[in-house]
Amino acid sequence: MTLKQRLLQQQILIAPGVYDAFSALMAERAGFEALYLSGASIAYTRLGAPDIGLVSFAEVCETMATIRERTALPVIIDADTGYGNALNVQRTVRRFERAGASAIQLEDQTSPKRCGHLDGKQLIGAAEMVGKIRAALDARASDQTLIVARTDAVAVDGFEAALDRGEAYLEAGADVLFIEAVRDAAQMRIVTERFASRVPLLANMVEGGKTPLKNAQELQEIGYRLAIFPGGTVRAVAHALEAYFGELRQSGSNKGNAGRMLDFDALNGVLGTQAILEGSRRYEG
Ligand SMILES: C[C@](O)(C(=O)O)[C@H](CC(=O)O)C(=O)O
Repeated sequence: MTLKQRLLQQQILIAPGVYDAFSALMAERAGFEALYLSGASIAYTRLGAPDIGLVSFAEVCETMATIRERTALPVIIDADTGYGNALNVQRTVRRFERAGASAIQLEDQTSPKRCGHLDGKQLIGAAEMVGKIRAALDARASDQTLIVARTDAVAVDGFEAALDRGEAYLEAGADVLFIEAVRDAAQMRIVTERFASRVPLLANMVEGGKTPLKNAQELQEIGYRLAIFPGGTVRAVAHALEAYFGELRQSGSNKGNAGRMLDFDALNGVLGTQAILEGSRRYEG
């Protein structure tokens, strides 16, 4: 089933944030049906930097291709601003689609963008963003590849302006709508009442961010069709590493870390080592 078909179903789709092939494998193993390749999480893990527009098009594209080597799950990819104007957007869409993206998310911030839950964001004009969405739609090779339109207007121009932008982006042909950083349950309900009958809506669950956290069931009842948990993975990894490094540093051994680790065989199980090695025997001389 394609992501497009899956989003037609009533049951909400949960896409955890991933940032490399390993996190993608772990999410697949946990039973998720789709993945969200988070720009923020690539910045956190690859650059050790915040989500402030430092990650380049090529780094994201390469990450997508690497994930695609290891999983067939649908991937929603965070393309930030599309890395430039409408022409850049077209190149981004073509390359990300070829690298294996099932959905490509574009937002209406100026460049360099910043995390939707940080203060001090700025927007491009709605008309320019409409042009970018149209450029994205024209550039994709398949209409099964979805274009997710995100507006960051709530924090900049207010909630009404965000709804107006949502309307314009929907009219431009966006396949999924993402009103970023809505502030409370009432705003969430207004968004879904206005748009849910016309387009799948994405909810963004950022732990400690501007939007109240809800579980998948609650989001489905409100009317969302897709829920991403983009940064939670790295926050969990950071927590695990803190404990792991703390113990190793303190005791000079991993004895005390045993309960926090997969053992050698379990990790090879995640990686599929045995099957890979067996497969390679076919080519032995
Ligand atoms: C969705 C997001 O764009 C991302 O890069 O994953 C971020 C998430 C985050 O910073 O945790 C966002 O701007 O909401």
